[in-house]
Amino acid sequence: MATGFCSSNTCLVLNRRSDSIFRHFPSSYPTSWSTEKRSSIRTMKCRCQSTGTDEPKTKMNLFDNASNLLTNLLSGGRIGSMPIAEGAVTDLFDRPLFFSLYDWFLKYGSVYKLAFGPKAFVVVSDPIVARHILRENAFSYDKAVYGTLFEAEHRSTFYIPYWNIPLARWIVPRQRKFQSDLKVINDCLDGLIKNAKETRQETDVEKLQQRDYLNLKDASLLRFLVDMRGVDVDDRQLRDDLMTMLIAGHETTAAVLTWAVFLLAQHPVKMKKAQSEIDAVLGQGRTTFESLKKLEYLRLIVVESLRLYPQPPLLIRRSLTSDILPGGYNGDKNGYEIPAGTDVFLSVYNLHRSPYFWDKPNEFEPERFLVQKESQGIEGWGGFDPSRSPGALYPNEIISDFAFLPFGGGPRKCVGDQFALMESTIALAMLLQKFDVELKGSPEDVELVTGATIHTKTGLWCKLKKRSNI
Ligand code: HEM
Repeated sequence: MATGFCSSNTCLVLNRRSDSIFRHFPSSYPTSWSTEKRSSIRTMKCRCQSTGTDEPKTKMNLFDNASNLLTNLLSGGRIGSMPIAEGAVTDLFDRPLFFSLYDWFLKYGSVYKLAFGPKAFVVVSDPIVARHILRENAFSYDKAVYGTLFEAEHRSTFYIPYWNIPLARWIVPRQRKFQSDLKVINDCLDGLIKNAKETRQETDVEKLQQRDYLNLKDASLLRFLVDMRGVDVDDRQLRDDLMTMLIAGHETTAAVLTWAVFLLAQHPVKMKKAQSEIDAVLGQGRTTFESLKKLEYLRLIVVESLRLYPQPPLLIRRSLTSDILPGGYNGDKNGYEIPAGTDVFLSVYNLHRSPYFWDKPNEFEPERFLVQKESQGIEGWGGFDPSRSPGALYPNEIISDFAFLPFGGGPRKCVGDQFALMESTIALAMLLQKFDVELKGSPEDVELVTGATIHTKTGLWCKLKKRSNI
């Protein structure tokens, strides 16, 4: 699950963007990079999902100026000496926030302050800084609650904090909608909890673990929690657990499968390669844990999809104490001081597409994970080394030293990562065993992404065709 902004309600326009960023840091390429690589980076045109122009269009109006003044007064002014991306709030409305964050990452570097609207944020796009926040100094940072994220996005980019005004939740339409959406979810979960409690069979964990869930009528995680916790179980606690699992397990896995199919539809050769692997390992049979181990290419497709389209693209933290963030790859060697209460956006999307840590960062190359990579002269980064996590079925943040973070890292890392990865691989194997996926129209038609759904200007974007061997 994800405590970050998910890609819901986002606009995806596959355009070529300019390489202006690379002109900003030409001297910062690692010395070990070959001249060829340096020049390929300089001339590279990213295919990130950006409507990017070289410079953000910044037409600040009176509200923006007042708002930025407020930002500085409230918190931003106290946030260290890092580069600042500032501008008009309206710049953020045209497209999803994390696309703009990518452009500013390329322009301002791995750690910068975002000063739009009434609140300032620190945006981090670097594995060394991510490792500091998520693992090395994890207990100095608090984690935002998933359910509030859309609201958080809105609140971070609105001129005044009107939601603090008494009665606003009843009067303002979007706040009313937020409350009513929450009620629908809560009512549904309360019904499930009531039912599970009425049919409770209290027992201890050991007996529960030995239970034959295949023959249980109502086998669910809720059933397990209620039976284990007994009469005193608190409804609210159960509801929170369920809400976490609901969002954690459903939206994220659906998204990675959607993106995997989207990418395969655009790369028929790679799809055929995956199908050959499935045919050789499974034939027309079902996947087992043993066969999953042999479906290497398919597993890499899943992780490469997560690299290009991490769900969530942002992790959010708030510093509980003052701290010094490392400068990261191209930042200040002395780091950046931040006060307690600073909100940090850790952009997984930027990390995963960083031209400093990945070759051809915007290309779909599942094979990339098979290649060990030295640190390339980047001080403080350990490179990509599978031997750091022996036996791992999938690449992770340890192998990549925090350059690959689809499940976060440190003590608050996703608890469902292995389950989600295996589930996604099996689902993809079952689909490709029987069907080819084909893109309808061109990728440029893809316009809007809503969670796991991809809409296009032309309607349906992808079709399934029964394979000839079926
Ligand atoms: C592809 C699927 C998934 C992705 C990409 C994903 C991603 C993430 C990420 C990035 C975090 C850390 C958020 C942060 O540090 O702020 C997280 C946390 C979490 N995930 Fe997942 N997740 C997935 C599937 C699942 C599944 C299937 C479950 C449960 C069955 C799950 C349960 C959780 C829970 C409970 C947390 C919170 C951990 C904590 O705060 O201590 N996730 N997930």
